[in-house]
Amino acid sequence: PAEFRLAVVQMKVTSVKAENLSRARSLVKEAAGQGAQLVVLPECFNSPYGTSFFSSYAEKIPGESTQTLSQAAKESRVYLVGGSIPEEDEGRLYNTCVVFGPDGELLLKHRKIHLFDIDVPGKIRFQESETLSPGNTLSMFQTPFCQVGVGICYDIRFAELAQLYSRKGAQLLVYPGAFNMTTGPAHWELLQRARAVDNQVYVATAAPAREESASYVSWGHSMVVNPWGEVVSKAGPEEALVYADLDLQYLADVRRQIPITAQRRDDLYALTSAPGGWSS
Ligand SMILES: O=C(O)CCC(=O)C(=O)O
Repeated sequence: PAEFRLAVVQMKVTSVKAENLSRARSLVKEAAGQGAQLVVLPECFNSPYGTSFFSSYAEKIPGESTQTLSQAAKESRVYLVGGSIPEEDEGRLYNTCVVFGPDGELLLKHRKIHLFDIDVPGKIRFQESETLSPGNTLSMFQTPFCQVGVGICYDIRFAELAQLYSRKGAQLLVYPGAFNMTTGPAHWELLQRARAVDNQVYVATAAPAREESASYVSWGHSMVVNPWGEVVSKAGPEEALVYADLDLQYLADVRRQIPITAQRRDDLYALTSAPGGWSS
């Protein structure tokens, strides 16, 4: 099919994990009820976002949260990009996105490869690397609609990752993310539109809803951008489901009209991934 419906879930995340899990599950069901075939949850959807929370909310995979995601995908018959959760494996913590298919089977596990370590004086200092370890693989999965490349939040700042996914055939890039009140207004939409127009792909992000009393305040504004670089649907700061009908014929039209893929000067430059850098 040339068209399919995507939903991004900008959900309210609380400090109660069980509440977050049941909320995610019911929002996935609601999205499926509106015809969504691929659903994306936010970064850190089962836990508040912050280095002081990761170790107490962390789980093994499989574990309670990923089992809930698998059930949610299966009962709603959707491809589910399960946002991210703090994952514990052999004494290390990761920020991990797990993807399930409509039968509830695990398709992919992406550990955030670029950790969010920034220091903007007077505004925000955040050091994910104080508690998390980075993943070491690039992650794409296949659906009957299109191929999908996966990154988590800060991963979107790295144009190379999006380029590698796109050259390998991805037509959609999804980034569960949680930008903040400093970098959100400055860069969130710009980065998505940049990744979309550079690679002539759809880009979708899902953020936690804004919660002013949280220690880390999410910017919100989950959105979907088309291969022309236009924002086609967008949430405000509050909890919301955002829908977009992705049209692969439109994507092909854009690529034909502005044929940058065929015009690249491969004789002058190259982009390569490390051998063994791909998860599958
Ligand atoms: O890149 C940014 O400005 C925000 C990134 C972020 O919040 C994250 O990686 O979780």
